[in-house]
Amino acid sequence: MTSTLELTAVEYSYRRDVALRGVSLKVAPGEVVAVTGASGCGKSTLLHCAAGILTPHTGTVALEGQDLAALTDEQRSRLRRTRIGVVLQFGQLVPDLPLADNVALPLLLDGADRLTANKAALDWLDRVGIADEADAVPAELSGGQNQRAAIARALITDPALVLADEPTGSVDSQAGHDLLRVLLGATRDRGAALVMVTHDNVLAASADREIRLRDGVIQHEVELR
Ligand SMILES: Nc1ncnc2c1ncn2[C@@H]1O[C@H](COP(=O)(O)OP(=O)(O)OP(=O)(O)O)[C@@H](O)[C@H]1O
Repeated sequence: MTSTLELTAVEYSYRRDVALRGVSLKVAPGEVVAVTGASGCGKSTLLHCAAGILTPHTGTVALEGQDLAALTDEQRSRLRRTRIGVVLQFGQLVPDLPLADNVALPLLLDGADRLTANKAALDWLDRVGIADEADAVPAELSGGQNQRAAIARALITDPALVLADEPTGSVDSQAGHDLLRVLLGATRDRGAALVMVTHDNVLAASADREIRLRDGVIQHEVELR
């Protein structure tokens, strides 16, 4: 079976810091993987390499068998737009746009007509429990509501892979627990694979597998299911 995500011997350095020193990782379709480890061990860099935002200096990243480095910039952006959904710590919604437009954006960028995109956005807002907030802009809502919209926006294109960087990091523990339920429910429901970076042991325990990084290498892996 082709892995949804496959990293092979990935190395990445910033100007001064070596962030990843040869990380290999396969994520199966529908699998939920938690990436944990102390601050600065390379978790976000790993996620950014997986998303095609950073290009590894050595090693390869393949999405559904397709080596990202073998694509043109345009092909890579299209693949990222359609096959990968990203949820970051602070949602990263467009501040001036109502939630419904924020969530519809990936479909509109991919050429969907406005009516179809709006309908799908409203369905997704309903699914993540914030249908009543469709017309509000991000500043009018709580961190948890914004994160729900970010989850809806990440899932609306039916991606094969969802990448989440501290998705519950900006909200309190009860809201974080609810958000995790929404994120896991939505990804499992769609059969997408999920790779989430987290400091939170409760979050990590909900995954199928935990990958612990230390100083840019995988220190150990634990099968949880
Ligand atoms: N934009 C950057 N420029 C320079 N160095 C960076 C940059 N981003 C990360 N680093 C360095 O790379 C290493 C790995 O950082 P990374 O953010 O991937 O770790 P992390 O495990 O996600 O940390 P945290 O849990 O604190 O977010 C660290 O030494 C960090 O200082």
